[in-house]
Amino acid sequence: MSTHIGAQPGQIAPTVLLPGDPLRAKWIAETFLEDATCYSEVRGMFGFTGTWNGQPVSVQGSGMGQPSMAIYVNELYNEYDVQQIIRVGSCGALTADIAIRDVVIASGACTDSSMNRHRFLGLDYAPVADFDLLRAAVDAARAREDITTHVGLIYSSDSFYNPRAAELGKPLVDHGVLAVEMEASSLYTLAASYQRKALAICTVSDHIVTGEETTAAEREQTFGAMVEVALAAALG
Ligand SMILES: O=P(O)(O)O[C@H]1O[C@H](CO)[C@@H](O)[C@H]1O
Ligand SMILES: O=c1cc[nH]c(=O)[nH]1
Repeated sequence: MSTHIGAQPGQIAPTVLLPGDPLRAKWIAETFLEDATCYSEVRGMFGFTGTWNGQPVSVQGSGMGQPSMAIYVNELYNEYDVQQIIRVGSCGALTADIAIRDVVIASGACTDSSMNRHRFLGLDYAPVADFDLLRAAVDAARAREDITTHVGLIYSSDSFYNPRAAELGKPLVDHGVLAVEMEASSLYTLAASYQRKALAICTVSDHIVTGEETTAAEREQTFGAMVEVALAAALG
């Protein structure tokens, strides 16, 4: 097993879905996978492997924020030879033309995190999604009539509660950023560093403009359309 994942080599599939919430990981495994078994309960950050349409797939909780997510993603790519990771997250909509429960597929990710600044010695790296996964996810999402899908930039913030949110959000929105979450930027950077694939798909759980929000139970157990889009993009 690796430091933070209690799986033996071979127990994790080449394709991993990565929600922040470990209980969303459990729900995804129980709802969408066949023959799912739990390979890790270390720190309560559940991981499961099963099959979807006969193909192996794992789902691993990542925790909240880029430092937590990066621990799991480093170990998945480096110690379990994972080839593609699709984050299936929640996000806050930053503009009025995006609605609660819409799906945002992140073609690239801005950030206020210092993680990339340290990695690139102060240069501004531009973290982007894997193009083939992005295209497949957009095709799968736009073929559905039950969701509205937006494709573009996302903002990976280190803060869920930020007293300067409005001040910081305005220039991002003015430059086309659609929504805020807390992990995509480092996920895309790590995928590039390991020469593997990554994509972030998020369902809008909060609306920064209107103040609408979903409950914890809804975030855990009702964002199934993005999971089906992720599975179709990775394995369809
Ligand atoms: O629902 P998840 O996937 O955890 O994603 C979002 O929700 C958490 C904050 O509530 C952060 O991790 C953010 O990125
Ligand atoms: O980071 C996040 C995630 C969901 N909703 C938000 O407002 N922010």
